[in-house]
Amino acid sequence: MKMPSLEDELFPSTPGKFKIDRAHNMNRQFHRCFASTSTMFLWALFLIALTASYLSFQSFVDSGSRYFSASWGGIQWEKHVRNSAQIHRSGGMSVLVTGAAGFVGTHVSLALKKRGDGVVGLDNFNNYYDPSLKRARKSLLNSHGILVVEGDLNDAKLLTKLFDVVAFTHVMHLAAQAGVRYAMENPNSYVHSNVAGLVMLLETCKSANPQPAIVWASSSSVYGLNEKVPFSEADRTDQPASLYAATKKAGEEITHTYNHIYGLSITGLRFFTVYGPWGRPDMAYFSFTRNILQGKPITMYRGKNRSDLARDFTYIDDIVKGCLGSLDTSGKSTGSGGKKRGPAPYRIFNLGNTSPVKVPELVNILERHLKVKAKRNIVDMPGNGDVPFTHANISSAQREFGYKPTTDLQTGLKKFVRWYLSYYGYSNRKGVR
Ligand SMILES: O=C(O)[C@H]1O[C@H](OP(=O)(O)OP(=O)(O)OC[C@H]2O[C@@H](n3ccc(=O)[nH]c3=O)[C@H](O)[C@@H]2O)[C@H](O)[C@@H](O)[C@@H]1O
Repeated sequence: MKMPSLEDELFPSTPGKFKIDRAHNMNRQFHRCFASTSTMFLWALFLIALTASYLSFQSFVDSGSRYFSASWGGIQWEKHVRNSAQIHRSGGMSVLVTGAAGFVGTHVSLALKKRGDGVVGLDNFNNYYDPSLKRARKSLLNSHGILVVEGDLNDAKLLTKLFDVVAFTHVMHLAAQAGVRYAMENPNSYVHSNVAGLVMLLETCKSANPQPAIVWASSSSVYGLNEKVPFSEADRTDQPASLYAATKKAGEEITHTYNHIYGLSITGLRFFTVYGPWGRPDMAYFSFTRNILQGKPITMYRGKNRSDLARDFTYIDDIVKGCLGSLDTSGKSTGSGGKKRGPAPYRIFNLGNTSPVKVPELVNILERHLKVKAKRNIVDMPGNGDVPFTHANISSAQREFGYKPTTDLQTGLKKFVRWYLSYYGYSNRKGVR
């Protein structure tokens, strides 16, 4: 038997086919070779095309997933924003509420929605205090048809987008880094939210067409070391005692500039130690309640010469009435597209209770409502930004929109304690009301 030659190996004969000569074989080899090269080339092209399409598909999927996983953006999201901003009463307003998952923001958003105004919330859900409380407030708002967009004031694209989607008539600006004493720990957060964030919001509002009217939260802390009692809007506010107060005072000056240059209608509200259900865990009435219930001591500060500190504690429902009154009387911004067309209102109001209560009395009331004795630890007020007392003169707000607080500390704390016990699951505990 003939051993297969290399040539035979290369060009195996096909049974039944005639034998080909060497030249023909070479020719065939060439054609085969060429054919296989072009096939390879085609395959290579095919693979390249496949790889390219795979890569572009991947990047589509990537950008798509980024797009869909972002907390804002997209057709469905815009629809939600529009729905939330929908006005359900004649002459109503559509309001962007910043800091909507905050204490005051939640209450104001609900009150606006209940009377038929459109509300879209914005909140960055930072962890200055327990974010789960903010999430719970957000759920409450959602259950009333209010969308809370998760995002930061410093996100220019988000702010612009919101104004592209909705022609907000008003902005209720409550987002801020709050807390007087925390400013020594984290000064940058105050600059980030209360200065840079505010400017970003004003930049967006001044360019919006139509421009919204802006009502925003200043603070009683701007009175700082002012000793003239009660505090009136015309009193000195150039002696802040904390960086927090300084950023709020800066906010008053910054908003004035935007009113002056761009015709934005501005109302600044100086809130006086607001308290109530769904409140802020960093505030004294809240942390005292927590400690008293847990049997832990509370630290009570006292001022010079062992004097008691006092605050014009103001109940949240009264503050909400003040916010709505301010929105209703804000007047219009006059500019459009960044151009001023005429003078616009610039207002500042105290929103307080007009009857300061000493901190030891606050603790007495809590003890009575909780039916638990507090373990008092009394220390001299550290030099950390605190002021000895606050006391609001509210005649301007009274004159302008009939502001009249009606809840005293005893009544307001009772409502707060009832909420606290229910929210934190103490309701069934014996001895605690
Ligand atoms: O009205 C305002 O402008 C400010 O009110 C509060 O600031 P503050 O009045 O200092 O409220 P708390 O922190 O609740 O303090 C209330 C009182 O309790 C005292 N306190 C606070 C904390 C503590 O551990 N012990 C204590 O005795 C404070 O010295 C103060 O006299 C808010 O925290 C600020 O965000 C707000 O801007």
